[in-house]
Amino acid sequence: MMQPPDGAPDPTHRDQDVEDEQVLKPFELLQARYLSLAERYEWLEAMINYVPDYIYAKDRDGRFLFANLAIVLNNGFTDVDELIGLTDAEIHPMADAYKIEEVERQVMESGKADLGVEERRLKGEGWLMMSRVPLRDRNGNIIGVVGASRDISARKRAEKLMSAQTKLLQDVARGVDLDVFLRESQVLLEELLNGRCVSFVLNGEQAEPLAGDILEFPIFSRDGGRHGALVTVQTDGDEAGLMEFFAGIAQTVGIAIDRHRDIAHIAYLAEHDALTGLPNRMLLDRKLSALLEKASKQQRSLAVAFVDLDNFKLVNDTLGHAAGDELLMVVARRISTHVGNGGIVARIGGDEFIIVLEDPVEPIYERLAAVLTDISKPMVVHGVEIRVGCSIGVACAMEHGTTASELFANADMALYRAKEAGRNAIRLFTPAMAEDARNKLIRIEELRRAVERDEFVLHYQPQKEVRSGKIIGVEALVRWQHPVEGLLLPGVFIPLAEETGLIVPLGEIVLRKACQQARLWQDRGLPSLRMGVNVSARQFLESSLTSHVASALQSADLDPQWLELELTESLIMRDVEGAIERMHELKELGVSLAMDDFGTGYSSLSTLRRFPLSRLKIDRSFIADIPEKPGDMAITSAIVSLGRTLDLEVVAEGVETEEQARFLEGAGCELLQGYLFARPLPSSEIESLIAGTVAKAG
Ligand SMILES: Nc1nc2c(ncn2[C@@H]2O[C@@H]3COP(=O)(O)O[C@H]4[C@@H](O)[C@H](n5cnc6c(=O)[nH]c(N)nc65)O[C@@H]4COP(=O)(O)O[C@H]3[C@H]2O)c(=O)[nH]1
Repeated sequence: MMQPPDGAPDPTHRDQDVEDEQVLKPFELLQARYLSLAERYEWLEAMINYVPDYIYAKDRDGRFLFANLAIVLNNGFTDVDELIGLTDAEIHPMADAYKIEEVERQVMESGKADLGVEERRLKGEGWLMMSRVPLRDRNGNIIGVVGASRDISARKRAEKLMSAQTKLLQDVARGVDLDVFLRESQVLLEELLNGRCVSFVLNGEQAEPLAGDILEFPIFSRDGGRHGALVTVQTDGDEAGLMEFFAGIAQTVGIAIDRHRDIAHIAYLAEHDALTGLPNRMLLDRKLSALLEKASKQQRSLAVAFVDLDNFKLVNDTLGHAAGDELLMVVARRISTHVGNGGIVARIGGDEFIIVLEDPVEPIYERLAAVLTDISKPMVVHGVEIRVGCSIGVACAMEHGTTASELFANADMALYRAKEAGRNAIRLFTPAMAEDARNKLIRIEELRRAVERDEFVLHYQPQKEVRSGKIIGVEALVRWQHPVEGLLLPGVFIPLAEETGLIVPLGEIVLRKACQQARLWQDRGLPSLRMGVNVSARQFLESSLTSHVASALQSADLDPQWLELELTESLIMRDVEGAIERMHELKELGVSLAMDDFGTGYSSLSTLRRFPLSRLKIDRSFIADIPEKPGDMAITSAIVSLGRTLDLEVVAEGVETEEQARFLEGAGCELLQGYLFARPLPSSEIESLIAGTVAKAG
């Protein structure tokens, strides 16, 4: 605490005052309470000598009238008297003195204070904040200047450190490349710290040897791990603020490294398949474009192969998605091992892979055949040993396309053909495939128009009852009255209609026409015939099927007992429970149900029992080779007796010869259908046929 000058009363000593007041006279009291001028000067001098700021007063000629101890010592004097009367020119270099005089002259001339100006120190390192005010006499005349300044070096340094920190954070936010960031940060810090050595030693790197004691500030990752350390040499003046600054910079570098890794990870994810780690379509496109350019310049060969797993869906559906994922990873590994560095393997969808083979030494076909064999080897997934086959379609650069998209489209087309060929096959693209694909597109468009314009007619194939010899039913078979090509059979367009979904509106057309025809024959007085209508898989899955059937019956005003829906065995067996539910819905309308193509699926006696069926139709493939194939005869007899056991009527399809008819009659088959009796016929011919049989019977 500051002490009053020697001999001066202590103004804070209040107890003493009270005592004095009692004994001293008023004048003496006054004298004792207020200091003399000399004492006041001494007091002031003592006060300003205690403050660390620099305080001085000068006359109009710039001579020191007064200066506090801080100034005296800073200018190399020991006593204030040595300074009094001197000008700046006598203690500073000319240029500095001129600058000071200039500012002070301006303050004296303008009478305006010059406050808070930041200036570099004239002596030594650092910064001062200067304020100068005019010095006035009692009458207000300016007789000099009073100056006060404060050392703000610490604050200036803190500001510089802070702005360095801010710049680094901004660089992190801008996503500056990590190497650039580290290099620039090091340069910035060394500049800021007057050349002091600072380095970032990241994990796995060797630190450069530094002379002296080392300070290490760990660089942590977001999750608490350690990326490395900020390393610097220890110096004497290392105050707490600077330590905090280093720790802050180390933290910023940690954020920069985390961010850099995040960006790299995001970039990786954007171009790779998360499950297998293989390149995805995006990366493949990029790499393939570069390879194509190289291949065309250097006249090298390049093949693009589409690989699609057969029955992958079955594994997913039966063993679950986790097993499906495991299978994909095994397949990805197997393909990658084969392709090695001589190509690219990418996963582009569920079970679809693309292989790019660059300049293959071995012929492409052989390499892909090896891939196919390897994929098909057994593998254990979730404890179950399974095998998956695959189909491969290939297109070659230059020969089958010059751009990635051309090659992809052509390889895809070849893949389609490989699948058509019965799976586990490899097909090389041929221009004929493109032609077929184009034709298919045209056909689909024509079919769409045909559905809109209703270019379909129904032919009817009679079913003869063995017992009575009468025609008791017909099967409605659709034909397309093509405007150019004439009458087309269903084999040409039904699969396409199935594939495109057009089978749903087409099926509705058939249902309506068939119901109307059945009703018309009844109205014309023909004996009532059961009308069989085929229902395709796609139609059967549509939830609207039941309402479509109900509506067709209603608008034709046909009793439901005369309508029979023919469902194929393979369609029912795809989802037994769902099929049973749908069959009951239909059954409730009053229609009957027949199982078509029986013997080609795998229904067991126990499942058959649960289906609300009225009839089984033996597939014509079993009839075709009677009597040449005794096995087929045995199967046919077995189906007939199965029907009897289950109380189902059995219809044999595709009966072409008398011999077949006799065998079926002998086996106990109730109904026969086939070219032997009639081909599918237009409605008018059916009418004459029935009229003929009725007349014959009469
Ligand atoms: N070789 C030989 N063939 C015979 C004999 N008797 C009949 N056929 C043929 O066998 C097919 C019987 O129909 P499907 O098995 O239901 O097989 C049908 C059916 O699956 C489908 N189809 C026909 N019309 C429709 C329809 O309206 N809707 C749906 N979804 N499919 C239909 O098209 C398939 C083929 O129909 P079509 O070409 O009319 O061929 C008919 C018929 O002409 C014979 O003695 N020998």
